[in-house]
Amino acid sequence: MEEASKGSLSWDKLPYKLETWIVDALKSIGYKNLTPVQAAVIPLFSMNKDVVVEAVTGSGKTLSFAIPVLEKVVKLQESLKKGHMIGMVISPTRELANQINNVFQELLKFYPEDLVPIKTQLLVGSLSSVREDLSDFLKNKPQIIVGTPGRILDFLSSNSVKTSNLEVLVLDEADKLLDIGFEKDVINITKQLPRQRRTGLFSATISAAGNVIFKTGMTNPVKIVVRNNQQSKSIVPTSLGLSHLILKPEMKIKALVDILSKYHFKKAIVYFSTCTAVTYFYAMLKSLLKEDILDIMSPGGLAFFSLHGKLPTKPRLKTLENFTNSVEKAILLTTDVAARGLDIPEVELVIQMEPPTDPEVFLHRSGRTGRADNVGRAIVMLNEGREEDYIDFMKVKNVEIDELSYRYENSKDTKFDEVLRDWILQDRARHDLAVRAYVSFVRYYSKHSAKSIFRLQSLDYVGIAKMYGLLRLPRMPEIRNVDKLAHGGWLCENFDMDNFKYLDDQKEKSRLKELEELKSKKEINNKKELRELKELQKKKNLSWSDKTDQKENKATRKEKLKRKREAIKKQIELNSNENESSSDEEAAIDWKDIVKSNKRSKKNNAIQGNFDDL
Ligand SMILES: Nc1ncnc2c1ncn2[C@@H]1O[C@H](COP(=O)(O)OP(=O)(O)OP(=O)(O)O)[C@@H](O)[C@H]1O
Repeated sequence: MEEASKGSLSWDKLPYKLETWIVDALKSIGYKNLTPVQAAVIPLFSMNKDVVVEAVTGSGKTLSFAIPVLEKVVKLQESLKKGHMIGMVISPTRELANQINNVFQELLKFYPEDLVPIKTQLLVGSLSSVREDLSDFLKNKPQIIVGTPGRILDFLSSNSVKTSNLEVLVLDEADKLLDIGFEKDVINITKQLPRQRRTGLFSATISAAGNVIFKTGMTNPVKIVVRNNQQSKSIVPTSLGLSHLILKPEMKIKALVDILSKYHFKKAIVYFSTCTAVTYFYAMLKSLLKEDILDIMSPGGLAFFSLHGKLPTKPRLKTLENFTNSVEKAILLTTDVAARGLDIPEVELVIQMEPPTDPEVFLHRSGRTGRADNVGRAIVMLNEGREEDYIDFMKVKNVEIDELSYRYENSKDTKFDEVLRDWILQDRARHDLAVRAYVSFVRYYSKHSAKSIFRLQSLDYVGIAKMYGLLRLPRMPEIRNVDKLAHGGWLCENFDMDNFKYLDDQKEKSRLKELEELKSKKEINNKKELRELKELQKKKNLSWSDKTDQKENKATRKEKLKRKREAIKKQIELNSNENESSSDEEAAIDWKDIVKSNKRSKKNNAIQGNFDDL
């Protein structure tokens, strides 16, 4: 691999002449010069070089592959039969694929109408069926395909799709595409493409892909690394300020609301760990907006948006469009589905409620702001205790995260807790969701790759439960021991769960029914238990009385024996008196012998008696 030098120059100064309509498009969009990564990549990738490109977020990598792909199509399409694709761009998310497709469309608006039209097709899951995709493909005959790995692979399995003339393949966010989740699909796609093609891999963190990149079938690729400046090792754009905030978990939502109130921004993105957390906090923040607790109201209004991978594609794309076009101050709550590649103008603030499980993603999330030389701030919240080490951990990776100059001081602090508790108590479904979000967070936490920092054993389970507004810690293996500590897991006093209602009538009815069933089951069980207990007691009593009988027998026997002994004693005394020889030795005659002799005499008397009776 060779290193290419970077530079910045005007479109007309490239070592070869760009298509005039492309230059027109760029100038009309307002891009006077190439960005450094474009200056380094376009000449090489347009000519016959495979490239591996690592350049900071928001540095213009999309155009650095979109222009060469378009140029290839222009050059080849006259000589090709219709229905043969020439370029393919793969992206890890549907949103990003859609965005890349839009970049092509923007440029193609300037494509001369009198030439054979250049078309693109978006291939992402759940937007349309594979069959519909195929019929669109056969009807429109696009030369460029942009999509996500799974759908592209399904699409390629049809015999009607011809790839034999494919000239150029791009993997955007290549490290993600070559990561475990996608690697198999991506490699399978590359196997169906001609070997004699150009391949370009692009990402802000390409080094993370390691040696897997060679599986993509590149030949002697050029590695292009674009840093902020030649001296700096930093892989963070200079226009992007990174800050951290160390706090107790229960303070996180309060701090979030406070920061959103105090900071000036047009658009902000807030990252949560899981889809459930996004759903839950979106509902919470939206309702807090109605209370006098969020001071973030801007004159033009305020809008919250939620986006995560469990939503269907159409609403996902719509949400993103609405957020992008929002004229109100807008806040997008999301997961890592929106971490990479998304280019939304006016995002001036990014907040990560916790660091991502993969350190590379930290840069991608942060990089949704501070793009293309626009100033932006990205804040990451860290839990007090062990997570402070994350700052040094990232420093080793050439990512400096400063301390945020911010102190939580909010006169509405107590009101916040009350409002939050009231909001949860209004509907049991909210608490259910909070519990699910909490559980999924704990699972998420266990997946951190930096295990020495993010240890489940050191997690403040109670603090996090408070952050989620839980009334009681859920029963889960991870928190077995904490459960014992926190008064049976309760985080509030004297709460009657049986009277905690669902707002939804139907749900509440079925809850009450279940509760009744449970109660009567319990009653039956209690009765059964009582019966069993009585029976057991009876058995115990029985054996107890048996024992008493035995005891009694023993006592009577003892008593009888005692009486016998006394009788014998008397007899001995009597005998000695009769014989007029009284000595201790005689008195000490073994009573057993006396008993025996007595018995014998009694026997003899009886025999006698019997004889007398005859
Ligand atoms: N030559 C240029 N002049 C000015 N702005 C440009 C130029 N090229 C691209 N941009 C703008 O830069 C922004 C970022 O571009 P792009 O999305 O391609 O970045 P990226 O490097 O792919 O970032 P990421 O790593 O986050 O995916 C976009 O808003 C784009 O419009």
